[in-house]
Parts: sequence; structure tokens; C-alpha cells
Amino acid sequence: MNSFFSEDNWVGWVDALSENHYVVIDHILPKQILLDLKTSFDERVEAEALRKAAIGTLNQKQVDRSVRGDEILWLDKDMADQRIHTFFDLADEIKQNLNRYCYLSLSGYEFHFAHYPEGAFYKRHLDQFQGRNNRLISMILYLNEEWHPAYGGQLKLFLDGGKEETIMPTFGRMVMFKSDVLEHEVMITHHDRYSITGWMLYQPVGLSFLETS
Ligand SMILES: O=C(O)CCC(=O)C(=O)O
Ligand SMILES: [Fe+2]
Repeated sequence: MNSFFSEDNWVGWVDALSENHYVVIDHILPKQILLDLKTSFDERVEAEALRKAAIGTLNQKQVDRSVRGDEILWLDKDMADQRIHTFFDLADEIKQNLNRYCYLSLSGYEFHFAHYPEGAFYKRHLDQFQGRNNRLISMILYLNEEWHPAYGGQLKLFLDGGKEETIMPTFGRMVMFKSDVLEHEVMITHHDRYSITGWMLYQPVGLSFLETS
């Protein structure tokens, strides 16, 4: 497998993740790979393959536009799309390195395309929710070629001591944070906002029967 990053990269990122609970990485992938991913995303928006995102877990899912207004499409390794396979190569490398440098036991991941249309937001929440605690690291890769502060749509992280960090969803920026500790929100966007969002998962051996979806 090709390697996207060097060991030095990882040392800095892992330090930030363990000290601050989050890390922001700009230009995570070469521009052409990002553009290809965005094209793949655009094709699926065009084909109306995305669905309104739900909240809740397992058999308690519901769509509530007053909590989150994005539409999503789950990515699958069976998709015959080399552009998505390249993204999964990146995810594999990140998973291996988080296991190696953070001593985690990540055994899988899940990702979806997410499109926030104008006026959409996602209220303050934690990604690790009741009844499902196997999301360890949240990862978001932004695919917005031009982003202006006036568009809004920032990711706001609620940090220790009442501090907040506000992050613009600029092209090629990846944010990783600890799913079980960092509350966050997506502020209202005034422009179409595109990302690949996902989670590094810890799946205790033998408990997979608990997953019904
Ligand atoms: O798109 C973002 O910046 C964050 C999305 C998010 O919080 C989520 O999907 O759980
Ligand atoms: Fe979230």
C-alpha cells in the first residue's frame, strides 16, 4: 500500500490529538485526488443518491431537521469507484497509524458523504451516543473548493475550560477528534457544504451481533 504520510507527520498529529483531543490537518491529500473525490460526490448528488440524515441509533433512528439538516450517502468498499477506494486507502493508513501511535485497537471504520444544503446545520452533539459506544475517533474531510467566512458552516468544537474552536470547512482540510469527549456543532451554512465524515471504530471481539444496522 502506498503511504500518504511520513512518520514525522504522525508524531505531531498524535501529540495534538492526545493533548487537545483534536487535530486539524490541511492539504491532507494531493489536490487531484481531492478533486476526483468531489467529482464522485457530485455524480451521486446529481443521481439523487443521498438521503436525509437521521439521528439516534439502531432501531431508534429518526429524521429531525431541527437537529441536523444534512443529507448523506454511506460509502461501501464494494462500490466500483476507484476514487472511493483511494479514500479507503487513506482511511486504512490512518487507522493503522492511530493503532500504532495512540495504542488504540481500532478494527474498522465507517464513512459517508455529507451535503449540507443552504440553511442546514447540526446542533451541538457528541458522536458517541447512547447504545453505541464504538466510535472512537471522528474524522471529517472537507471538499469545498472555495469557502468564504460569510458562508458560515464552520465546525465548532467545545473544548475543556469553556473554550471553543471554530474551523472553516476548506478544501482538503481534515479534522480528527475524540468521539467520546468532544462536543461539537456545525453552524448554519449559507452555501452548499460538502464533506466526507466518518468514524474509526472499536469493535470488541464477539459483540458484533449487537449491530443491527
Ligand atoms: O461536518 C462537520 O463538520 C461535522 C459533522 C458531524 O458532526 C457529524 O456528522 O456528526
Ligand atoms: Fe458529529
